[in-house]
Amino acid sequence: MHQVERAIFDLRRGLPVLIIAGESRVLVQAIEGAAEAAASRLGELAGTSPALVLTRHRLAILGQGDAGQGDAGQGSAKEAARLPLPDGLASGRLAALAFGAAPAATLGEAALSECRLALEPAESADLAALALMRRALLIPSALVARVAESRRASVAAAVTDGTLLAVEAEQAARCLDGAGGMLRRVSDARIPLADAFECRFILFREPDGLREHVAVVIGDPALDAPGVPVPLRLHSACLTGDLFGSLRCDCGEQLRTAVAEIDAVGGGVLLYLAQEGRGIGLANKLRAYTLQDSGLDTLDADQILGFGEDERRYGVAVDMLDALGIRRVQLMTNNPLKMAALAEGGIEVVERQALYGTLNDHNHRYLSAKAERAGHLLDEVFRARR
Ligand SMILES: Nc1nc2c(ncn2[C@@H]2O[C@H](COP(=O)(O)OP(=O)(O)OP(=O)(O)O)[C@@H](O)[C@H]2O)c(=O)[nH]1
Ligand SMILES: [Zn+2]
Repeated sequence: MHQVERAIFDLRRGLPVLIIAGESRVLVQAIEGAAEAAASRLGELAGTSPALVLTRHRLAILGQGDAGQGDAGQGSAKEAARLPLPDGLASGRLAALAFGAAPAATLGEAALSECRLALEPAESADLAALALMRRALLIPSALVARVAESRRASVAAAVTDGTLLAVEAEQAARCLDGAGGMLRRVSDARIPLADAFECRFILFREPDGLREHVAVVIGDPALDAPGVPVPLRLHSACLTGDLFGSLRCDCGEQLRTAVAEIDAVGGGVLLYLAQEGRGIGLANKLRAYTLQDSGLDTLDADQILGFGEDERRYGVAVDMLDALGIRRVQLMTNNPLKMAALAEGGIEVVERQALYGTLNDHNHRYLSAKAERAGHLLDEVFRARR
């Protein structure tokens, strides 16, 4: 599996990697930051014309609901499609296609409709490439080029001499699944907090070494007492809100309120999860904020970038609870997906407790979109404002 982690680092540095899917060999590179000549260089290396792989979320933005279904009718085609690139497409236009806010205005409706006609079903290497981009917290789109027969030997030589990394598509595609039960407890320390004096921070590391999550044990909860539900907050990281008190969201306030309330009831646990920006990463969240400044809501902005409504997965949270011996919880959240994810992981959610921040002019639209479009239980917040 360690080839996959190495590939993620190479992709983040803007280098190509080779994906092996059965007999097929595909060179892949991140679209994000791709220099002017990146696509043609990749094509030269592979000996074939490059293509762009796009997620179904992005395809919908390009006006393609049924992406690349073609004659293949594969399940994969629904998730993503491959767009063969016209020769000499400048990088600005590549970016416009992959994650631009107004592709029709930038490229022209005629060019866009040609693109739609050219779409092909995504193959397993393409889907693997998208999984790698997501895990790497890059824009979920990839430049890809199938390696021609005539280039197989030179590409294989680059793999052998270590200048090019090769990964199996099947392994790469699984990089988002996590590795259940493999989370490592690494270190811990006592940290008195302003809102809760008795706290212990326990750091967990994912087996691929890419993400770390912290369990904050507050007070002295009876973690493994059978039947007693533990007060629990699952908190997704938000650098801007948690650390700087950004007014664009309510995260910082929720974080501090959760710590204080858990302490007030005698103790419990807060899991601080490395899921910045609902799992899309800080770089993409900042991009999404800029898109929101031009009028989009939080969900539409993520979709422009090629992401779904919520990219978070909660397997690591379940693993941390298992490691702490917690089976029944009283969950502080307004998000039904968190409750469902815990239940699916075998954790009994005995009760839900709402957790609100303050509504202001900057976070109003964000919170309404969560309530109206993502099913968050925020009625009280808006009722209080009326
Ligand atoms: N993509 C994106 N992420 C955002 C935006 N605003 C806040 N976030 C992220 O959304 C997540 C919010 O986390 P939480 O407060 O734990 O989760 P929640 O889904 O709001 O659910 P509860 O707070 O438990 O009700 C954090 O990862 C933030 O970084 C935004 O506009 N776009
Ligand atoms: Zn936030």
